[in-house]
Amino acid sequence: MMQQNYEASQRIARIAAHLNPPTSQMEEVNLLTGSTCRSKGGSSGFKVAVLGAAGGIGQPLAMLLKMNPLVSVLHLYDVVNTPGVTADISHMNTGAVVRGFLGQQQLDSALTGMDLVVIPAGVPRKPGMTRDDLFNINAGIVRTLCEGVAKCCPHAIVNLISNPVNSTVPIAAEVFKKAGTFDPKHLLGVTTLDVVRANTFVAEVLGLDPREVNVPVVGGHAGVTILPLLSQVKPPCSLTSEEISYLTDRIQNGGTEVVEAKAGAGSATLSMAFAAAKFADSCLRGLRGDADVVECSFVASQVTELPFFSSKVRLGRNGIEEIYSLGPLSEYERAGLEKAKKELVESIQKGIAFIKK
Ligand SMILES: NC(=O)C1=CN([C@@H]2O[C@H](COP(=O)(O)OP(=O)(O)OC[C@H]3O[C@@H](n4cnc5c(N)ncnc54)[C@H](O)[C@@H]3O)[C@@H](O)[C@H]2O)C=CC1
Ligand SMILES: O=C([O-])CC(=O)C(=O)O
Repeated sequence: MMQQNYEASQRIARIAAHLNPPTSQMEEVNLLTGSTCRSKGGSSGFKVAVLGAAGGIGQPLAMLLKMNPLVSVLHLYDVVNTPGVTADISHMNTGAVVRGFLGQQQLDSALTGMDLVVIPAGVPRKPGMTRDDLFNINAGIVRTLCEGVAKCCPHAIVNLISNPVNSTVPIAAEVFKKAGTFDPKHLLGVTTLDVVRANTFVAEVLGLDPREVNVPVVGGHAGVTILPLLSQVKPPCSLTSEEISYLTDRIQNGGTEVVEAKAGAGSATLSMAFAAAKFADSCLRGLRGDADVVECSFVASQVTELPFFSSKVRLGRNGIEEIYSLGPLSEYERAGLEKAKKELVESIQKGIAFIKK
């Protein structure tokens, strides 16, 4: 009886320590609770970190990842507000153990042992801005976070969301090269939202269920670099030239549509969290060994003469297992490809130069 009481009081003390962690001890307390009195997800499944987890994308993304049965451990890192987000999400009775990490001094702990690192850290656009206008702030943030990845989980798969993706992916690659850890199969720029939008808008025009439509979107993730291949829509369909021009324009400007509707309160967060959760799930299913997991992503590539390009990739146990060529393009798409490459080459160079300078 005395022994039972003692064990019960120890359990309660551990829970109380978890609920009121002094900020400076957050990491230790969370590690303690994670290993002793939290849900039992830790033994199988993957360890995933979200960097920028308290943000507009980070919070709903963290929630969706907590709901993913493939995730056994979920680390939430940000420079603000992770104690609240972590406490909130940790009450969901799903399998993943959730731990919060606050501030740069806890970055290493957030990253150590991770299989997948998803990065939505950085500032979003306001009306009138291009994604490239975010470069000056977000380039430095991505560099610091990727230095952490190179040091603490050099074999992790990285899903990079922070804009401008056309430059931040080359920045990440250069950081990893400098650290001697670059594996092109492990670095993926997240362009899934372009595919999600394309599927939705094409389904609207064709009167189909958006879940049944699949539109490859290639190139990059900004304006004319977003190139939907409407000649390759599945299920096969025929679109008029007016429909193609309307859809291409709407898909390329989907982000701006949301930025303007939010009128200064940021850019897409909820649809982006949905897209990022879908993409992360595909990466994890690939790591698990599932067959035929294919997504579009902005990756180091030889599909064109550019060093990075977005196209369909097959995901597997090693990350990117195969990069598919673009397939037959319509004349309209070939012209779009030339425009996309012209802008992409500069954005890629800008990212590389930021680290090499
Ligand atoms: N790839 C894509 O398709 C999309 C990309 N984005 C981009 O995602 C980024 C984030 O967007 P939101 O979540 O809406 O912004 P937000 O401002 O709501 O959240 C960003 C979070 O990053 C955190 N942060 C800032 N510096 C950090 C650092 N050094 N380490 C860790 N965390 C840090 C902030 O504290 C904040 O919680 C933006 O750059 C945005 O342009 C947005 C939508 C789609
Ligand atoms: O438009 C933005 O700034 C955010 C983004 O990348 C998107 O929604 O596609």
